[in-house]
Amino acid sequence: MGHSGNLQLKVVNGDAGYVLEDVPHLTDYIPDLPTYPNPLQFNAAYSVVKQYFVNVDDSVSQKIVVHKDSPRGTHFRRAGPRQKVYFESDEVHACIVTCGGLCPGLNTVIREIVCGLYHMYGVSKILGIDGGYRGFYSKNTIDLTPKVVNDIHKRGGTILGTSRGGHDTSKIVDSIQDRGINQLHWHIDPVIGFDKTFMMQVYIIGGDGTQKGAAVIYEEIRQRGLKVAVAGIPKTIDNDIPVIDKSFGFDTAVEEAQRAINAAHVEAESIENGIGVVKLMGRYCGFIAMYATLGSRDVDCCLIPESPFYLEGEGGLYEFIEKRLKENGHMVIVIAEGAGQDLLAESLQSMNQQDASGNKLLQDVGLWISHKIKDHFARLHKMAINLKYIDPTYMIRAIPSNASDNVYCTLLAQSAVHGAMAGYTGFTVGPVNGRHAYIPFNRINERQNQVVITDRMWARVLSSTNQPSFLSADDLAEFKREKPSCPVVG
Ligand SMILES: Nc1ncnc2c1ncn2[C@@H]1O[C@H](COP(=O)(O)OP(=O)(O)OP(=O)(O)O)[C@@H](O)[C@H]1O
Ligand SMILES: O=P(O)(O)OC[C@H]1O[C@](O)(CO)[C@@H](O)[C@@H]1O
Ligand SMILES: [Mg+2]
Repeated sequence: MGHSGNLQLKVVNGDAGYVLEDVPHLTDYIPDLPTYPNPLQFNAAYSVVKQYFVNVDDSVSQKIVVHKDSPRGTHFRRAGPRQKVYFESDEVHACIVTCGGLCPGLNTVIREIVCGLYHMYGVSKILGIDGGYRGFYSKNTIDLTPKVVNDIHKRGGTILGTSRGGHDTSKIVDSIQDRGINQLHWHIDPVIGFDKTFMMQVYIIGGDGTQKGAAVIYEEIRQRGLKVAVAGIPKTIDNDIPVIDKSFGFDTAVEEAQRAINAAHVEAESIENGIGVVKLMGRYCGFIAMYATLGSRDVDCCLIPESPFYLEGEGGLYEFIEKRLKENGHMVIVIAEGAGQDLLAESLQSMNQQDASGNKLLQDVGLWISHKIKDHFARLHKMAINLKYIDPTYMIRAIPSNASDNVYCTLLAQSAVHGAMAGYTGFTVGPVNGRHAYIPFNRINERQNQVVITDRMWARVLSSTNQPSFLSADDLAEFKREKPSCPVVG
């Protein structure tokens, strides 16, 4: 097997086209680090587990469907506890930060990092950073113990607070370094006598922007040669993080969206020519809209950013609405917030505003499309419609995670803790084909996950709603050429 020596990419090539896209380790830049036996082996709860420690050579395959002659392809290091750890439980300090938009499950992840560190590894010095990245240098911290976090998974939001913008790498790493130095511990080294050590673990929970921020923090820490492990836990209600199977809070969001869709359906079917319009989150991708549509079966039309649509003329949305109302007397439209933005920009003055993190601020497509539909049918005078618009987006985002997301959050948190304790750094954790893995930041940050409208999942939506695809044969051929097949969802 051969290593490629790039600082950013740690790639190992093996037999039969096996590729391991490995994550950095503290020993890559701090040689001769001492190791300690994993305290888990003395943990009564795990004593019965047959093969508790993960073999160092275990990896998770990114490609699950294989052809008999195809190369083995890309793999990631399998997550889980290692026999040896690189941090002493009573010396290490950990801190946790949450950044970006809210998402169900944030508090569960915080809770399980704290409980995992405390109960599995005996780490008790855990700080919560208040209010996102800028909290590192401008806000207070919260001491986190299992008692403090005991009930927080039952609440929505994040007990630590969050923010957009304010990522100042040097200030953040200065603050990490200062905290470490303030908490310095003296210990007796058998060779050099008294030595001062400073060791930390930083757990960063957030979406694509946050993981990009985590990657530059890791790089700076590495440049400064600090014994600080940086672990990212991917968070995004939109499910736009690539490589991992799905993001936490997504299932909860899809489930909660059913309530809005049900309400829209009840309203629509109770009145002549009733139309219910529901807007769901999804800035650049329509996963919530797509899964909520499939989960509901009451939806007549699902509009997502990845699938362009048009309003007027043959095959357009107005024609479809008229047809569906004539057939069924009512209909439900689900629209992702990022859908049809090109149409909005044409008809409204494009504002081109951004939030503090540089994300484009979107216009309200749900409100816009509701007005357009009402105007169209009012102009036609041939059909009186009754349209109700429901925007449940922030209500969905603010609820606590459901049971299955809680289990998922627990696994994410524990995998992150095992990885950091084992000395891995500069990684994001997440399930790849059902197995948790450590994924290098560059793989998470290189692109955003999107619905691939030439994949089967989107076809299932179209066949469930019986809506038009809004694509010409030429468009379809181009899509098939351009878009790579989505490796995960679908
Ligand atoms: N390219 C980047 N480099 C460094 N920091 C970044 C970068 N992009 C975003 N950040 C920082 O990451 C934090 C969160 O980013 P953002 O507001 O885009 O949310 P997010 O993590 O993408 O989550 P979501 O999209 O789910 O809301 C912000 O503090 C922002 O300053
Ligand atoms: O209004 P905010 O908090 O800036 O965030 C809204 C955005 O955040 C997200 O929920 C992603 O976290 C998007 O779906 C949405 O566009
Ligand atoms: Mg984002």
